[in-house]
Amino acid sequence: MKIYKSLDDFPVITRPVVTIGTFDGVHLGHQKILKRIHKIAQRIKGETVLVTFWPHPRMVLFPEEHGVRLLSSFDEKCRLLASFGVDHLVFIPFTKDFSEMPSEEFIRSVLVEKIRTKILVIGYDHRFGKGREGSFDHLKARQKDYHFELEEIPRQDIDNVGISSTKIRKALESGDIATANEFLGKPYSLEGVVIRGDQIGRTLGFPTANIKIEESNKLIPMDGAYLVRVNTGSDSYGGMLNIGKRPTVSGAVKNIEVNVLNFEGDLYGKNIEVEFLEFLRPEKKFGNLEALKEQLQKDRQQALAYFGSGKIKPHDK
Ligand SMILES: Cc1cc2nc3c(=O)[nH]c(=O)nc-3n(C[C@H](O)[C@H](O)[C@H](O)COP(=O)(O)O)c2cc1C
Ligand SMILES: Nc1ncnc2c1ncn2[C@@H]1O[C@H](COP(=O)(O)OP(=O)(O)O)[C@@H](O)[C@H]1O
Repeated sequence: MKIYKSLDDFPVITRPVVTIGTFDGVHLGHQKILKRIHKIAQRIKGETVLVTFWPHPRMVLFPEEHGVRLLSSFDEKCRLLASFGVDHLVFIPFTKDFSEMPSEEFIRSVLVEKIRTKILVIGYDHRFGKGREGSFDHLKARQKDYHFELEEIPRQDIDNVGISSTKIRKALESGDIATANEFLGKPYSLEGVVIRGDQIGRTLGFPTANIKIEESNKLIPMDGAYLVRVNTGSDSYGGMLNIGKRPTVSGAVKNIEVNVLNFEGDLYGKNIEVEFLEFLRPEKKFGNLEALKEQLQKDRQQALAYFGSGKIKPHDK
């Protein structure tokens, strides 16, 4: 997959089959569209193009709304889209100025002149351009002038799935990993570098790798303990992860930390990915470290029962 951070770099390609959207999370609904463009491209021996925006339009249009929580960081989105067969991924830098572009101009300058769209595939409810004025009907009316074919993803194909990035965000914020993963079609994940913590973990017999997330807008699931798959790049392990302020040790800031099962070694400075598999329990304040340790032992028993012992197989991506 080729990635373009500006439209200026977009080359002339063979029979572009194009779709547009933010595609945050690349969930099952998005995957349907990606499969559709892939199939059309195979049929007409063309190449697939996804036109997306960065930063997320809501972050630019409503900067006072601090609540935009992303399901996928820039890098995660690139990796996911590549795995679904996108050949060309175009990031249009989303600015206030760009958001003022009338939909007619967007179609002409971006879809027709730059990308030379052969077939455009969009959802029945997709809106684009200034004030969200552009729509499928609008494109249909002007189709002859633009010389591209249009394919609509019908209402039933989108609504029947009942999936939206908003529903996935709500599920994750309430610890409902099962629903989030079902809608995503894969486990929700976080990635980041392992940083130093207070070094209490090792004294409890439960060293924990503290993960620093690079993308500050990435959605962090509800506080609590989870079963996760830990991917170090070369290997995958089962793990138990905690999100929260660690009230037992009077932690001040929210931490994300994972105890990797059947692992010994140094993870400081390494980049790791954690995939959320199950919610274990809410975070609690224990009377003392001994009580916390007892709980962690119980958590470990549950984790071992879930994963079995030893290395586990990485998730099929
Ligand atoms: C699976 C798991 C569950 C945890 N649950 C709690 C909890 O319920 N309450 C709490 O105060 N800390 C909890 N912790 C956090 C511990 O307090 C933490 O691992 C310890 O403070 C070590 O911190 P350090 O990595 O900075 O040394 C949990 C940690 C893990 C790995
Ligand atoms: N099984 C393990 N799970 C997590 N980290 C481990 C494990 N074994 C060793 N480590 C190492 O120990 C560190 C965590 O130890 P800990 O005492 O909790 O210190 P810190 O407070 O700095 O996280 C990890 O960052 C990692 O480098």
